[in-house]
Amino acid sequence: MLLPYNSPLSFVTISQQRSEIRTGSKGTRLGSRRFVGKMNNNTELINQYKDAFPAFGGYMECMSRTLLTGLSSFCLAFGGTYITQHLTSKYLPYGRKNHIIVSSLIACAVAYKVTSIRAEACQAGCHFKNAILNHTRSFTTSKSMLKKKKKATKRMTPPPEDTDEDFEKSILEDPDFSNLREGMEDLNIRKYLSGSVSHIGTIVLQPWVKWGPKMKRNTTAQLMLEEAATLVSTLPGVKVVAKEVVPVKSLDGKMIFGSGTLARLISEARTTRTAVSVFISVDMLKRSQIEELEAAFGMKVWDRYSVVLGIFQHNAHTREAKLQVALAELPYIRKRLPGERERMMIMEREKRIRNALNRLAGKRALIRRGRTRSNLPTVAVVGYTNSGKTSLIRSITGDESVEGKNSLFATLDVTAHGGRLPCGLEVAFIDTVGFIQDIPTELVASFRATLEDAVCADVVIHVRDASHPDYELQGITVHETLSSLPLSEETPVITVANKADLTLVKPKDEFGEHMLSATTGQGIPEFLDYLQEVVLKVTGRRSWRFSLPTGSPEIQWLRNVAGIVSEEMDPENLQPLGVAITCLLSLFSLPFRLCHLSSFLLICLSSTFSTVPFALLPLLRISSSVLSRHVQTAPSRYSLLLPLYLPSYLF
Ligand SMILES: Nc1nc2c(ncn2[C@@H]2O[C@H](COP(=O)(O)OP(=O)(O)OP(=O)(O)O)[C@@H](O)[C@H]2O)c(=O)[nH]1
Ligand SMILES: [Mg+2]
Repeated sequence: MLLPYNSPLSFVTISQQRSEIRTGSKGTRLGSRRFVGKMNNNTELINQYKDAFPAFGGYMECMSRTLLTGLSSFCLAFGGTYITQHLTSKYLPYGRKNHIIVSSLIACAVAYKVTSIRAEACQAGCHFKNAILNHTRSFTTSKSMLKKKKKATKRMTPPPEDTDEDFEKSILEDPDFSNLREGMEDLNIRKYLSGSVSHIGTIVLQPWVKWGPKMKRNTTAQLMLEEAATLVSTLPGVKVVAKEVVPVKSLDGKMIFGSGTLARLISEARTTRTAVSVFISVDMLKRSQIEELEAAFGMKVWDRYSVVLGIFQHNAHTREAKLQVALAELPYIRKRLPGERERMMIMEREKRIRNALNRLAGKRALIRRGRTRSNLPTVAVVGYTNSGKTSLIRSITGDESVEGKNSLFATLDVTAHGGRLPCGLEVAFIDTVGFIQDIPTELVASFRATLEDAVCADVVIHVRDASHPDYELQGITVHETLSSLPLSEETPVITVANKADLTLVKPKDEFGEHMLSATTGQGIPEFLDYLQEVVLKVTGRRSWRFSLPTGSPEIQWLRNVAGIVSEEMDPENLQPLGVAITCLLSLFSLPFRLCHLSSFLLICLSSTFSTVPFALLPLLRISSSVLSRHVQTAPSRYSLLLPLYLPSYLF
C-alpha cells in the first residue's frame, strides 16, 4: 500500500542485498535546463540542480517539512502554554493580559529549537545522500551530462589520456599499412562508395546449397536473399538493382557457380546497365575466387565479410570501435596477401591494435569493478541485429539520447544506460552489437572484447523480432553466438519477443517468450515485474522490513538508494506525541472558545502527519465541542467525548 509521503510510522519493505544498503542514482530523464521558470517553482528548481546535487529534490522536501513542523510546534507550544496559564491563572504573578505575550515567547523558542534540529538532520542526511548519489552518477543519462561530457559520459570506456589517443591515432592512420590495403577495393567499400557520385547499383546473388550438410534447414532461400539485400543496402549509396537465389552444389567450387549458371549470370549482369557491383552472399570468398569472378563479371565483387566490414567502418564512431574494425579486417587482408613481408606487417599491426584495445579493456574492467563495488546490477541486452535492443532500452530507461534505427548494425558501441525496476532499484542496461548469421568467426571475435560487459552481466535479455519471417533462424544464430561466449551457466537469459504490435510470424499463444513492443510499450510493465524478480534473485537481494518514523530522513534516504517494494502504516504504533497531545486536550474540559483553538491545533498537527486518524480528530473535536454546549454537567460531557474520541484510535 502506498501512503502519502508524510504518514505516521510506517513499515517500509525494501529490497536489499545482505546487510549493505544498495545505492544508485535517481531518475534518468530529467536534465538540467536553462532556468526560465518562476523562482518559486520547486519542481523547476529541483530539475535544474538535479545533476549537480542529486539529493536536491529530497532536500527541498525535507526543508518544506521542517518548515511545517516548525509552524506546528509554534501553534502547539502557544496553545499549550496559553491553556496551562488559563488553568493556573490564579497562581501566576501576572495578569491575564500577559498570557498572550508569555505564550508567544515560549512558542517562538520551541519553534526555533524544533526547526533548527530538524534542519540540521535534514542537511546532514542530504550531504550523505549527495555523496552516495554522486558516487554512482556515472550511470545517469541526463541530457545536460551528455552535453557536458559529450558522448563519453555513458560510454563504458572513459576517454583515454592523450598518450593513448596518439597511440591509437598512429595505428589507425598508419601510412605504410594504408598503402598495403590500397589495392584491395573490396576492403575499401566505404571509400569506394564515398567517391561515387550516384547510386551504386548492386546485383545480389544468394547461393543456396541444395543438399548435404551445408544445406540450411531452418530458413528458406528467399528469406536469406531478402536479408542479403537488406544487408548490402545498409551501405550508404548502395541500391539493389537485381537479386536472385542461385542453387549450387557446394560453396567450395572454383567460381562458386557452375559454368552454365555463371555464363547466364554474367550475361544478365552485363545487360543490367545500372549494375556496377555483385554481392555474393557467402561469408568469405577466397582471393582467387574474387579475382576470377571480377574478371568474369567485369565488376566489383563483394562477399558478406567485406559488406559487413563496410557497414562497421561506416558506423564506427568511437576509437574503440574503429580499432576493432581495424582488427577485424586483418584476417581478410592476411588471406589476400600471402607474402612474407606483408605477413610480418600484419602481425606487427595486429600486435599494436591488440595492445591499444587491451589498454581500453583495462579501463573498461576498472569501470566494471566500480560498478560491482557499488552493487549496481547489470542487465545486458543482446539479440539479432535490428531486433529492437536499443529501442527496448530506450523504452525501459526513458533515455532519449539513444534511438532505434531501422538499419543493420546501427549500434557498434557498447553503452550503459541507467534505468529503474518497478521497486525503484537502479539497474544498468547494456546495449550491445547485434548478431547476424553467416558471418566469419574472425569478425565476431574482433568484437568479443566489447561483449565482455555482456558476459559479466547479472542478467541477459535476448531480444527477438516476433514479426520477422526468419524468427526461428535468428534465434538459433543468437544462441550459437551466445554459447561461443564465456557466459556463466548461472546467468539467467530472459527471451522476449519484441515488435508484438506488428503482424506476428505465428499465433500469439505459440510464443513461449514475453510478448512486448518497445515502441508502443505494450507488455513492458509485466516484463519489468518479471525482470525485477529475476534481478533480485540472481543478485542475492532480499526484502527487509523496517518500522521507521514517517517522513523521517531515513525513509527519504531509503527511497533514494534502495528499492522500496511497499510502504504501509504500522497500526500498533501511532505517533506518540500526537496521541499524547490529543489525550491531553480531550481530558480537559475546555471552554467553548478554546475548543476551537484545540481543533485548530489538531488541524496543524494533521497537516504535518496527514493521516486518517489525525485528520478525523479535529472533526470529532469540533462536533464534540458543539454538542458540549448543550450538555450541562461535567460527567455527562466526558461520557459524550470519550466515545467520540475512541474510534479515532482504532484506525
Ligand atoms: N513496430 C515496432 N518497431 C520496432 C519495435 N522495436 C523496435 N522497432 C523498430 O525496429 C528498428 C530497429 O530497432 P533498434 O532498436 O535499432 O534495433 P537494434 O536491435 O538495436 O539494432 P542494431 O543496433 O542495428 O543491431 C527501428 O526502426 C525501430 O523503430 C517494436 O516494438 N515495434
Ligand atoms: Mg541497437
